[in-house]
Order: sequence, then C-alpha cells, then structure tokens
Amino acid sequence: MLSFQAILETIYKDALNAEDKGKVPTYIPELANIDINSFGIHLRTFDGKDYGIGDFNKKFSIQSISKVLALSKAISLVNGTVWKRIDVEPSGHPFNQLALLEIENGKPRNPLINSGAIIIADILISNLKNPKEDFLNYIRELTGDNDVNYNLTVANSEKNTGFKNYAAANLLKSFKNLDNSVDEVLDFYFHQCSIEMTCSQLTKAFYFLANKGVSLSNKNIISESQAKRINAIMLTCGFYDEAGEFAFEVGLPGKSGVGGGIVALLPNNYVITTWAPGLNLKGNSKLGMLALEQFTTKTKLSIF
Ligand SMILES: NC(=O)CC[C@H](N)C(=O)O
Repeated sequence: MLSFQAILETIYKDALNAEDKGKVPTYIPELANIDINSFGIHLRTFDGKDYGIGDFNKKFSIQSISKVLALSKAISLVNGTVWKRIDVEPSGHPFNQLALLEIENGKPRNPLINSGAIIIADILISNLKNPKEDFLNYIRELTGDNDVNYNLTVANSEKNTGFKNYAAANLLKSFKNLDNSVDEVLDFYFHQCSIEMTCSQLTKAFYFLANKGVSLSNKNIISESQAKRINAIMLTCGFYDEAGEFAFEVGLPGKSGVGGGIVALLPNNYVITTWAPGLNLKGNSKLGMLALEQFTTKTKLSIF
C-alpha cells in the first residue's frame, strides 16, 4: 500500500480537478462568503502519526459537527434522560425538516438532526453552570488547544435568519419537550454551531470516540459503551437523508456540517477530517464525501 501521505496527495489532486464542487450554503448569510476552493484533509492514526494536506490548518464553521460533541457532553452528564426525550432512528429527511416532529409528538428521530440537537442544547443549559463558557472549555479540553472560539458574527447571522430552528424549538415547547425558553436554547444552539476549528483540531477533538471514550490527553470523557453508541448514531444518522449513501460509499461513522466539514473515524484505528465548503443537494460536502470514499477505497480501512 502507498503511504498515507501519498494517498492523501492523490485524493487532494483529484478532488481539486473535480468539475462540480457543490454550492456554499446561502441560508446562513455569513457562510455564503466562504471561498469554495478551500480544501483540506487531516488524518491521525493510532500509532501517533498525523498527516495533512491543503487547508487543514484553516478554521471553518463546524456547524452540525458540534452536535456530536454536544451529545457526548449531555450523555456524560445525564445519560438516561437523553433517550427518554430523543429517539435513535435515522430520519431519512433533511436536517431541518419539521413534519416528522409534529407527527411523532415532539420526539425527534435522533440527536443529530436539528430538533434533536435543540433538545441536547436544552439539556446542557439545565446541567451546566455557565453553559456557553463550559461547553467551549469542554471542546478546548478535548482538542488540547485553547485556540477554539465561537464566531459571534456567524451566531448572530443564524439568529437573524434561523426561522426553521425557531419553528422546531417552538414545536418542541408545545409538546413539553423543552425545559428552558426557546430564545435561551437557540442562543446556545447557534453559538455551538458557530464554533470555528481546523481539520487538525477536529481530528484531535474526535479522538475519544475512536478510542473507547478516552481523549488524546488520556482523560475518560465517556464510557466505552457510550462511545460505541455515539458511533452507531453517527453511522446511521450523521448525514441526514444521505446517511445510507455515506455508509455505502465510505463505510465509516461520521458527521457533516453545512460549513463543509466532515469528521469520520475507524474505531481503534484513525480519525480523519475533510473540509471543502461546497455542498451537495443534501447539505453534505461534495468533495469531502468524494475524498473519504477514495480514502477508504484506497486504504481498505472502513468498518466493513
Ligand atoms: N447541517 C448543519 O450543519 C445545520 C446547522 C445549522 N446551524 C442549522 O441549524 O441549520
């Protein structure tokens, strides 16, 4: 097999030549300004090596990738409560779809679609002393790097335009599945989505999920069984109505965000992050998916 660096270089070159790079999202105005030609990949293997190419040290908006870290924090605080309020089934629908939520009486299909993540935000607000500060510190600790911050312009941009998230939170409230006020929960949720990180920071932050719940700095974040379950949820729900396609093409648990990032991992083996801001019609990074499909095909390192 070629070296990991050589494989990343081939994938990188091929992806840059792709004719269709997808489209940057415009529904969050701040994200529409990002250069569609940005592209980075970062890989960390369990023998302690790491490999990067392109814009892997440039910060981007992690958006829905934050949902996995918020879920991990909530589970570490109140495991049982989470599953009384949210299900663990793929939705087969876009991340911000509301119809199912109404039909299913305010119990979101899973914690990685917006309605589920809004409940996780509610749980964190109820259980953290200083929610926004504590959550940011949690991510800094996972990453081993204090240079991780909220982007307040992006958070405000979403606050002014996130009408569907307001609708979801109001629906949850009407079904009595939201303890705190709609405004307070969405303020936290928009901040959480606005966090900016690089590919290499995200690879570090997600290490504990590939490592039985133990972080890069050897701290027990969640139990081995909880890590297994979060990976199962990423595999079945991490890409909304494209989760099947991602499992089919790539074969790894992972999570995407509309900022163009994707983090994926092979337990006990590696964590990989890609960033390419152009999205496909389902809201997942077009080149990121292509690159990861190539990576697991060329290395034969997937869960299947
Ligand atoms: N898929 C995403 O990354 C969506 C996150 C975005 N902040 C939203 O709520 O719409």
